[in-house]
Amino acid sequence: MKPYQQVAIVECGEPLVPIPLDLFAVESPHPYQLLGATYNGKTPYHLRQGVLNSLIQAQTQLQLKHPGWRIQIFDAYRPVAVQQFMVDYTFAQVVAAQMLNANSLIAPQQQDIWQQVYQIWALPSLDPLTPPPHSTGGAVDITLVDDTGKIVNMGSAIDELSPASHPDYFANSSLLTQQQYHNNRQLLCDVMHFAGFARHPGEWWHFCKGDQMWAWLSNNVNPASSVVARYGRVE
Ligand SMILES: C[C@@H](N)C(=O)N[C@H](C)C(=O)O
Ligand SMILES: [Zn+2]
Repeated sequence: MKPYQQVAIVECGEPLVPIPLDLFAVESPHPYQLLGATYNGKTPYHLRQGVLNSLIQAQTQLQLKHPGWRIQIFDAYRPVAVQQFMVDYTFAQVVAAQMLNANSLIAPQQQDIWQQVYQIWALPSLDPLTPPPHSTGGAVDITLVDDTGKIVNMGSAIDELSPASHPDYFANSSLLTQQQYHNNRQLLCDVMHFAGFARHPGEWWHFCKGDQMWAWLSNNVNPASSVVARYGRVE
């Protein structure tokens, strides 16, 4: 269990609403649907109402600094079945990258690979007390596009299983290009913080508001507080 999963959830009942896709840039086709994930009549382009309002606020803040720039949505609502699909898919990817055979892994190899997978993915838990962040409608994976529609270079791809996913990976680089990646990540983080989101400590692209991770991160910033999550899993 990850530490944030111990945070209590007091579900507020706010609806999951469609993201107005004309307001944002959108990764298309959706990356997990492209890999074969099935949504059974649901779509990933949903968020809790309050989270959507905050995402719009973040983009407005971005455009004050950079007119014409937009937030690009990579992923938002994710049913637990899709979380399971992506975890299994990533496990298979790591096995293939290491030229291993999934059917002949010994236990320590399996453990090592699962450990890598769960470094960036949440457990696909069906327990209502420990929902995967995206299954609550309170988490979103995003990047930025500039006023010409070009993706702003963050120095590594979303969902990359590598140290470069760490938000501060380029923070102390002496190379100008890498300093720019860091500045771009910081810009994204600043506008999201402005709108009340928290960033995943290990992923430059993952932001949350109202879920267990957000509450846990808020309490870390201010140890005197005991914020609880207001979003549990939504079906
Ligand atoms: C891996 C990335 N897409 C992601 O969303 N990670 C978080 C931790 C999750 O699985 O909820
Ligand atoms: Zn995410």
